[in-house]
Amino acid sequence: MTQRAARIAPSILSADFTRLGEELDSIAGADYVHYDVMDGHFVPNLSFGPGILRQVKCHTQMPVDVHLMVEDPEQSVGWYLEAGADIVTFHYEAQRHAHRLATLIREHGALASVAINPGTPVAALSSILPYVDMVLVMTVDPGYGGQSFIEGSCEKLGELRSLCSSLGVSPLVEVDGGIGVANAERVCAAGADVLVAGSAVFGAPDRGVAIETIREAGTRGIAGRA
Ligand SMILES: O=C(CO)[C@@H](O)[C@H](O)COP(=O)(O)O
Ligand SMILES: [Co+2]
Repeated sequence: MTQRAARIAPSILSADFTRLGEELDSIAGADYVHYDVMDGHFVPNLSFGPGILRQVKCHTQMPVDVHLMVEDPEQSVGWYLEAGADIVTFHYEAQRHAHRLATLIREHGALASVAINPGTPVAALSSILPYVDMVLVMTVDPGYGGQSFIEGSCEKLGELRSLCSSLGVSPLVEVDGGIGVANAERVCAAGADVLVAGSAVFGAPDRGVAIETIREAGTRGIAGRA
C-alpha cells in the first residue's frame, strides 16, 4: 500500500510582502499556498484581498487555499473565486447559509471547506459535512500568525474523525495555527491531513528543509493512526 503523505500549506501571512515572488519561489516544495484573508471585523486584523490573490495565481502553479476570516463571506466569496481560488474556506461562525455557500464554491470549480474556531464544537458541523471537501480545525484563535498551538486540539480532531465516520464522509482535515515540527506528528496521528504552517516555514533559514521536515513528521503521524 502506498503511504499517504501529509500535505503542507505555508501561510504567506508570515512572508516578506516586499519580495512576495521570491517568497513564493522559496516554498515551491509545498502542496498549497495558504492565503489568509482578514477583514478587521471577524478577526482583529487586516491582510490582503482578491487583487493580490490574482498576482499570486499568476506567479505560482501551486493550488491556493484561501482562508476567509471575514464576516458575511457570502458577500465577498465571488471575488476570490473570480481571482482563481482553488480551495475556499469559510468560517462556520461567520456564515448564514452554509449549504448555499459550499454549493456556490463547488459550482465555480473550487473545493469547498468549512473552518471552526477553537471555541466551536465539532458537532456544529454535522449538517454541512456532506457538502464540503475539507474541514479546517483552527488550533489558535484566528487573527495573527505566530501564536502558540492550543493543547486540546488533538481531542477535537478525534471527535471530528468519529463524526465523519458516523456520517460516512471523508473530507480532508486541515489544521491551522502554531503548527510546526514539534506537533506535526501528533496532529496527523489525531486526524489532520493538511498542515498550515506560517512562522515555522517562513521563519526557517531554509524553507525547503522546513517543509520537508514538517511533512515527514506529519506523514509518520498518518502512518501511526489508530
Ligand atoms: O489563519 C491563520 C491565523 O489566523 C493562520 O493561517 C496563520 O497565518 C498561521 O500562522 P502560524 O501560526 O503557523 O505562524
Ligand atoms: Co489561515
